[in-house]
This record gives sequence, structure tokens and C-alpha cells, in this order.
Amino acid sequence: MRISVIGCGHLGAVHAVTLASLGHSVVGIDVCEATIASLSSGRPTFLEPGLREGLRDQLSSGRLTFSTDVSLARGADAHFVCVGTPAKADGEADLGALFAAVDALAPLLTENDVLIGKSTVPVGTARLVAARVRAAVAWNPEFLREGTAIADSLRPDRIIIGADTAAAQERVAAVYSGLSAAGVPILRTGLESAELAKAASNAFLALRLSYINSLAQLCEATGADVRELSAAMGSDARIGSSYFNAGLGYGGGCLPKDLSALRAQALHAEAMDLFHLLDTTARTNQTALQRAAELVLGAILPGEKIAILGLTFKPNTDDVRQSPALNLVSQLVSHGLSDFACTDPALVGTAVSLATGVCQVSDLHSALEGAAVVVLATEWPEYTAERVTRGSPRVVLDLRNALDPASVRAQGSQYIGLGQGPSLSPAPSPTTVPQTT
Ligand SMILES: NC(=O)C1=CN([C@@H]2O[C@H](COP(=O)(O)OP(=O)(O)OC[C@H]3O[C@@H](n4cnc5c(N)ncnc54)[C@H](O)[C@@H]3O)[C@@H](O)[C@H]2O)C=CC1
Ligand SMILES: O=C(O)[C@H]1O[C@H](OP(=O)(O)OP(=O)(O)OC[C@H]2O[C@@H](n3ccc(=O)[nH]c3=O)[C@H](O)[C@@H]2O)[C@H](O)[C@@H](O)[C@@H]1O
Repeated sequence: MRISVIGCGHLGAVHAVTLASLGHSVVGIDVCEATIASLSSGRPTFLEPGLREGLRDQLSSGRLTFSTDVSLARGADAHFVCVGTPAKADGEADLGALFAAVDALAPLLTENDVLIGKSTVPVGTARLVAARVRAAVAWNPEFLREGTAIADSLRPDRIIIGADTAAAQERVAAVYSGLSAAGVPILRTGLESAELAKAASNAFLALRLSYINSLAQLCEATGADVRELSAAMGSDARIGSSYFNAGLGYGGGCLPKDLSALRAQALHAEAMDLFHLLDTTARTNQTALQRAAELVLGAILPGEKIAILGLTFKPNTDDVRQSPALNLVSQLVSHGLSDFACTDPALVGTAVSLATGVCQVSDLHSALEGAAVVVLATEWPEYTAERVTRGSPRVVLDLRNALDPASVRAQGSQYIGLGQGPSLSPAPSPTTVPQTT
């Protein structure tokens, strides 16, 4: 099939490569000239394992091209819209880029075309899109995760196709025939259910994380260990153990914004129980970060340098959108912390923006040098107990519960995890950093 993919960011670039690898002829279109130039020359604009290789393979197969010229989408059998839907200041989704992309595509479309929304949108958006074009409209939300995006795209748990007509659903299903033949289930739904399934899934994942993070707080107060708790709960098949690790809160380009957008829509629709549930989830996420900051501030002794390991919102990406680790650094700086170094495997040598200024990213060795307190903020696999204790820190704070406590202690450092029994001492409210003089 001939396919156009409009918007070639974290979602669109991966989707274009995936569709080309399924044998389709794909043109990726983006308004950003730098993005198109980079992708056309085989260089992804962001770090995603396997993307560079996939991009190069598909470019050299001749099945994949990129352009800023939307007219190249004309005549494609399917048009996927993958542009960003960021949060506005009030938390609602900003649909400006989506409607701009749809309006640019509209003059090229006929009644025989199918426009397929892949961006995450508030329920009801697909019908607003349908009112702007002559083509049939379908919604086919995407569930890939950054860091495992290629594998997730090629082996999704399910493919959801929302549309009004069987003909539109079949056109979208045909795009994925290679995956359905390999056993990936296809769920056919109405437009609204497809849109809502995506937003509600991300909000549910956020809720699950806020639940385990709030339980971590109770663990600290009572002596329970949240790692044992999540394993014990997760061994119930109805609960499941994946996606149940306590930490310093969830972040990234999607969970926080999608939760805000659904919360705003719930309020608008006067679905108040949902609104309160989502509002509590978001507030719990703030609390998780606040508690992590308190733990760090409570652990520093006067005159000590701290090293913060990991700045991206999760490992195996260079994405720092709504990164809990960066928000932690901002919080610490706003409470007076000045003697610190940050490192991240994906960002060494760059300067990242904080709410409080800019932070230079060192390599691991420099960051650890002279640091008495090591804070693991993003659990990159290279941050093993042996590596993080190389500078013989007095204490290691594991805000992702990713290290083996015994191995850290074996290196002579004190280990503090999240939600693992009583913490160091009653943590002070983070109003000031301990005096260094
Ligand atoms: N990042 C992810 O892993 C996933 C994202 N999503 C959803 O996919 C959508 C896109 O997210 P990301 O790819 O992360 O955003 P992004 O910001 O990485 O990429 C968006 C791209 O759209 C382009 N764009 C903006 N206006 C355009 C227009 N009028 N015509 C053509 N291109 C245009 C931008 O230049 C940019 O390259 C969002 O709705 C997001 O919620 C869904 C699943 C996974
Ligand atoms: O809509 C999207 O963009 C995507 O959002 C998330 O994917 P992603 O943001 O890439 O990353 P996740 O693996 O979901 O992690 C989100 C945050 O939760 C945190 N997390 C995750 C899992 C866990 O057990 N504990 C935990 O704190 C991560 O550290 C990270 O900050 C969803 O998992 C995807 O299904 C969805 O397609």
C-alpha cells in the first residue's frame, strides 16, 4: 500500500519506519525542515534503540522517503496523522497542530481516501476532524513506549481501529495485515471508544503508578518494603507485576499531558468522580517527587557534594520532557542546593534546561568524583551498584529501587531506597539545604 505519515516526531518517525518494514511504500511529512533533512539522511532526531538501523534499512530499500511537501501525500491509500497534541496551560489538549495538519491534507483528499488519526486526542476530536475533510476518518491510537518503540510497534498487544464504517476499518486493517497474520489481535470499535481507549489507558497507567507510589509512603512509615509489596500484589494475575515499580513519579511527553487532558475533559463533562480520581493521581505524582526531594535533602550533610545519575524521564531515551529526574534537580536547586553534578548516558556534554536555570551534564566519572551522596534518579542499566559506588560515596539514594542494596553496602556505602521500611531519619521539610559552613 502507499501510505503517508504526517508528523515525524517520536511517534511518526517510528511509525513510518515500521510501516515501511511491513512492506508499504511510505512518505513521512513534517513541517520541520531540520527533522526532514535529518531523517532523509538516516539520522533520527532523537535516541530510540533500533531506530537508526531501521531508518537506514528502509531508506535504502527505497520504500521510505521524507519531505516537507504535503502534496506528496496525494493518492496514498492511507494517511496517518501523528502530530503533537501538547497540553495547554489549563491542562486541555492543544489541537492546533492537529487541525493545521488536517487542513493542509484536506485539499488533497477525496471520498475514497481514509485519514487515520494516531495522535492522542480528547474523545470527540475525530468527529471534528471528519467535519474538515471529505475523506473517511478512522482513529488508530498508538501504545508504543519510548525506549522500546520499535519492538512495541512490531509486536503490539493489540491494534485498535475506530471508525464509523466497515470499509474504513478494513482499509486500516489492511495496513496491519502483516501484524494480524502474525497473531496481533485487532479490535474494531467506534470512533469515540478508540479515542478514549488511548487517553484512558495512559491515565490508568498513571493511576497505577500513583497507587504504588502512595503505598511506598505507607511502607516507609510502617516498615514494609514496597518492592516486596509490589511483587506480592503483582503475583495475583488480576493485578500483574509489570509497571508497578515505585519511584519519584511518572513523567515523559505523554502520561502527564494525557492525564491532564482527560481530567479537563472529565470536569467539562461533569464526570466528577473521574475528575477527582485523576486529580488525586496527578497530586500524588507531585507528592512522590516532593518526598524524593525531602529524602535527598535529609540525607546530605554539611559540605557534601551530591551526584545525580540519570536525567531523562526513563532509560534508553534522550527525552527529558516532564522528566521526574530533572524536576527533582530543579526542586533541589530551588531549596538551595549548589554543590552537585548531574550525569546521564544520553546527554553527556550537553546543557539541559531546568525550571531554575541550566544544568551542565558531566560524564559519570566526573559526576561521581568527590560526591558523598549519589542519587539514582533514572535507572539506566549501566548504573550498577559497582559503578555508582566507584567514588566511595557515604550514601547511595536509590529513587528507582533499581540497585541491589546488598551490593551497594558491600562497597561500603549506606543504601537508602524508596518505600523500604523506615527512612534515614524523619526527613525535614525541604525549605533549606543544610548549611555547608
Ligand atoms: N512519544 C510517544 O512515544 C507517543 C506519542 N503518542 C502521541 O503521538 C502524538 C505525537 O507525539 P510525539 O511524536 O511524541 O510528538 P513530537 O513532538 O515528538 O512530534 C510531533 C511532530 O509533528 C510535527 N508537526 C507539527 N505540526 C505539523 C503539521 N502541521 N504538519 C506536519 N507535521 C507537524 C512536528 O514538527 C514534530 O516533528 C501525540 O498526540 C502523543 O500523545 C502516542 C503514543 C506514543
Ligand atoms: O502515549 C504515549 O506516549 C505512551 O506513554 C507511555 O509510554 P512512555 O511515556 O514512553 O513511557 P512509560 O514506560 O510508560 O513510562 C512513563 C513514566 O512512568 C515511570 N514508570 C514506569 C513504570 C514503572 O513501573 N514505574 C515508573 O515510575 C517511568 O519512569 C516514566 O517516567 C505508555 O506506557 C505508552 O503505552 C504510551 O503509548
